[in-house]
Amino acid sequence: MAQSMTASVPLLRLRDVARRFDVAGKRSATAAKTAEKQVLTGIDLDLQPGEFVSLIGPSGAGKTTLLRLIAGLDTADRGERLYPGDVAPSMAMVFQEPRLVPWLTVLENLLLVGDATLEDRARRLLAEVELGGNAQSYPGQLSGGMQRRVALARALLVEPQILLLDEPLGSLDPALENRMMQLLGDYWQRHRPTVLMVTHDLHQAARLSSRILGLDPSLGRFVLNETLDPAQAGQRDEADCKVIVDHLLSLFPALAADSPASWGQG
Ligand SMILES: Nc1ncnc2c1ncn2[C@@H]1O[C@H](COP(=O)(O)OP(=O)(O)OP(=O)(O)O)[C@@H](O)[C@H]1O
Repeated sequence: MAQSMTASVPLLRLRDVARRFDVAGKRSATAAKTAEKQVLTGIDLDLQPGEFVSLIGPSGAGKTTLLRLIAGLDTADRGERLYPGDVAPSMAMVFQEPRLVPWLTVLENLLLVGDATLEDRARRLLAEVELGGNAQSYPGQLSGGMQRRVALARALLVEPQILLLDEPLGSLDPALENRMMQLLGDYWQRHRPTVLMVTHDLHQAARLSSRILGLDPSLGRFVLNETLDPAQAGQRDEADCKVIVDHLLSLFPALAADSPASWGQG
């Protein structure tokens, strides 16, 4: 399954990154007690230029937390975030919800992150996400799936070196999910941005990725790091995807249920 990859300088390196949150505990009559939940315990990650990495793990495993730490939207309690190339890479994040400005048109929502000189490119990207005819629509006139595609185009507009995607294909109907996978896969093969995509869906990960990372909720770190042939990423047919999904399930059967049960060996 694993393929050799050319070694290059990672865009981003995490070493022993940990994050815990306060959670409200039971309140007594005299004092409020708080407990802590350790979410990430020791994350090591090298993100190489041009990779498409899928991050899988059950709900609550800490996938969004990790994306937010990478994006600089949150701060780790421990560990290091390093830029081995000495320059912080540019990043854009697509959140689970589209976060569009309702009183701006689709085109204006894109140009929020750039300026008018990017209008031609913004229109091209809208065409790439099959929204060429919706530049002047308002977000409220679009379906949820269309709004997500606007959010994706907006993130792509600034040509980030690292694209962080939080469940970009979640809750879409199967036909649209398939079209979006095709679109994302084609875009990645053409432009080769570095992508880190959170997904619950093993099939999406298998079809799109050049590497799959699995985050174990009980250990708070990766227990799966599978490198796949990058030439096939985004283009894999159903048969190849099934081989990969079966392989992942043979390593961690609990993945099938998306259950919070421990998948690792502890
Ligand atoms: N700001 C916060 N304050 C308190 N707890 C938090 C905070 N952010 C996340 N958590 C907790 O950390 C854990 C991991 O959350 P996170 O959203 O990263 O998981 P996830 O793997 O992305 O889940 P999902 O797949 O459901 O989106 C959860 O138990 C969540 O409740």
